[in-house]
Amino acid sequence: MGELDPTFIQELEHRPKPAVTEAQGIPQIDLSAFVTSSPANPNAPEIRDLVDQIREASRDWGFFQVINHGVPIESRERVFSASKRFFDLSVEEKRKVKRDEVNPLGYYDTEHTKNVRDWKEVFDFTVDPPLVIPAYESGDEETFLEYHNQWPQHPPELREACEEYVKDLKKLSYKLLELISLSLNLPANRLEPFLKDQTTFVRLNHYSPCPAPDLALGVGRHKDAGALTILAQDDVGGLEVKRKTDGAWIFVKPTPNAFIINVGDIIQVWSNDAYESVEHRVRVNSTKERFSVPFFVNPAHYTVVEPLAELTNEQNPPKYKGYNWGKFFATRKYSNFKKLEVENIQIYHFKQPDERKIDDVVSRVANVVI
Ligand SMILES: O=C(O)CCC(=O)C(=O)O
Ligand SMILES: [Fe+2]
Repeated sequence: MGELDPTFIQELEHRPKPAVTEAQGIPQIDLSAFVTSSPANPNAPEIRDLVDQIREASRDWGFFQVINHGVPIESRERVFSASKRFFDLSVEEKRKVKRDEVNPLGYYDTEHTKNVRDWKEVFDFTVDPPLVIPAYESGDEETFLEYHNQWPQHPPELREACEEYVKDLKKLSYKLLELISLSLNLPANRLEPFLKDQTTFVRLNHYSPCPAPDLALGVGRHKDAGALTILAQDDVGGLEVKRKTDGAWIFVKPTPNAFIINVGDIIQVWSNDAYESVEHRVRVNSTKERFSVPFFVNPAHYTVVEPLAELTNEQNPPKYKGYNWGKFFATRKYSNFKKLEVENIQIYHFKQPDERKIDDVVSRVANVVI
């Protein structure tokens, strides 16, 4: 692609500015105190300190990086090298495992965020196959479809590398949810039951060099729709986070072997807006390809997502009506697949009428991807 296909071109106001703002950056949190002492004593001073850091980062940024997280470096490197070998294959070969309008799992290079095409190709797989979600727009509440991972023949090591990685990342996701529960003054295991029959999935992202990085984005601005995202990125960099204080796009400088964590829409709803799912996007560049691997932590399809009863009261009534995660997920999966004329489904649509009025001005413009 020498000339940029017009489907990739962002509106003027969303194009990345040539200057990158690194600023102070998102907080970095050392998890060693929590990783080594399991189950952790929430009253131990080092755990209280860690929980305070998680609370501040989730509240002020919606994003943080973790180091000393317990995931072996080899596990992550195996996934990155198998991912590179997969994306190096010809498009014909990759399309042998392509996703389509029905099965959301597999390879594709046509994702749209906010109706503009992303400069990327991806491979999605679920962590607990089969993935069970309602049939899209069947109009029938009872119809569910089961999707299986589509593993490619080449490279042969991709499947095992990914399955081993999932085991490590699941452990990390449980630890992070414990810390987030404690940070909301809830018992450590409060969120764990939501991970029974989880619809968590992993995405291998590949951003190839782009001839016009000032016009396109690897992923357009969006919020993550699930509970939590645990992202591994290589050393090229490209992720930018919208700083809550002033709306500036802040470049997330790659830290070797760290994971970038962000609170998704579901935690925003569970916490009744104490924490906010923050917009982010990915810039591309004209010389280097980039790889990243987000692990999207999602609950079971039958989960009704609503503010947790312990976090609401008369003074702080629930800001959202409950919504069914499976239907939300299926709708979003379908609408990201191709350009649609309608607005994507968002948690905004489930805000209580009064809250919705207040938020009208601020959040109408936000978009969410899964
Ligand atoms: O590649 C990245 O750094 C982030 C990707 C992302 O935000 C997403 O896939 O939701
Ligand atoms: Fe994202």
